Amino acid sequence: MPFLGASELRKLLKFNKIITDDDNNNAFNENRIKQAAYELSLGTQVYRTDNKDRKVEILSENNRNIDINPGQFTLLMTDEFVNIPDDKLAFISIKAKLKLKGLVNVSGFHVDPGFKGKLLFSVYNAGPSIITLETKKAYFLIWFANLNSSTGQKDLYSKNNNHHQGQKTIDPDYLDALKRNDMASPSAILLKIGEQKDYFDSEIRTLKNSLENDIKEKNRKVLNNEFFIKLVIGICVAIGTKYMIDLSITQLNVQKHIFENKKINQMQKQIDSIKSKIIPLQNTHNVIDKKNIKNNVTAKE
Ligand SMILES: Nc1ccn([C@H]2C[C@H](O)[C@@H](COP(=O)(O)OP(=O)(O)OP(=O)(O)O)O2)c(=O)n1
Repeated sequence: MPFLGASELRKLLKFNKIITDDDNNNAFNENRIKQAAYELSLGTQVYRTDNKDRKVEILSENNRNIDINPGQFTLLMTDEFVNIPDDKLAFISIKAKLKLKGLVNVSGFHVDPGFKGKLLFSVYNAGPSIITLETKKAYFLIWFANLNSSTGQKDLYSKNNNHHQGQKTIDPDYLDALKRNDMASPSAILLKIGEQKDYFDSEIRTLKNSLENDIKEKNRKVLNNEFFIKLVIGICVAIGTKYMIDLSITQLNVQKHIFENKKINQMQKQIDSIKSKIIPLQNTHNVIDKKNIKNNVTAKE
């Protein structure tokens, strides 16, 4: 089962409708022959497992690119139809430059004799980075091998016996199994853990800041209260001291008053005693005076 070399391949594809466009015209492009392979390009239909709408996406002139996120599974349909002759078997692959970025070709690697249709590649981004593809760019390779004999009608790939004959759009059947959710992959999980970590770090920072502010506010209030309490104590001490001083002065005044009263009483008593002695003396004096007056009268007479 020898593989076709470049010149045989060129001849085969140029003069037969093996690579065709949507209108069934020969789409062979001389520049797409690479060594013994022919390059096929990405068409307009793709489906990504992390596509929020869960629908096939249509690429166009204005929407040329598709980003395959790490850990995500994607269906990619070729732009070209391939029509495999009865005496050929083809092998397909994605280009090494994509594989080296981590894109794994999950789908099969052969195309049967008699197959007609666009090829549908399922790929998985096992790498750590987003892989971006562009519509109409060559990402796939196909090799043709001669079979020892032509395949008979009953063994040819056909619409009656096979599923993929004539495929030109992504069959919704394939989407159902992929629609569940985002695919989990170590790098995607790592990314999500990182995002969660960033989220929790920022939450912790916010909490820490708010706690620190609370503590500062409480400390400020405690300091204010302390100052207020000290002020009240100071005022109380001052009032108390003044009260004690006033009390002492009042007590002293009372004692002084009592002492003075006592003294006045004593003096009053002394005065009374002197008075009591003066009255008899006055009486005696009066008697003497009366006698003197009488004596004077007598003498005159
Ligand atoms: N990435 C691929 C691989 C294969 N095929 C097409 C070409 C093959 O000739 C055809 C059938 O391949 P398989 O036999 O591997 O697939 P199935 O078993 O699903 O298909 P069927 O039931 O039709 O045999 O699918 C395709 O479109 N895209």
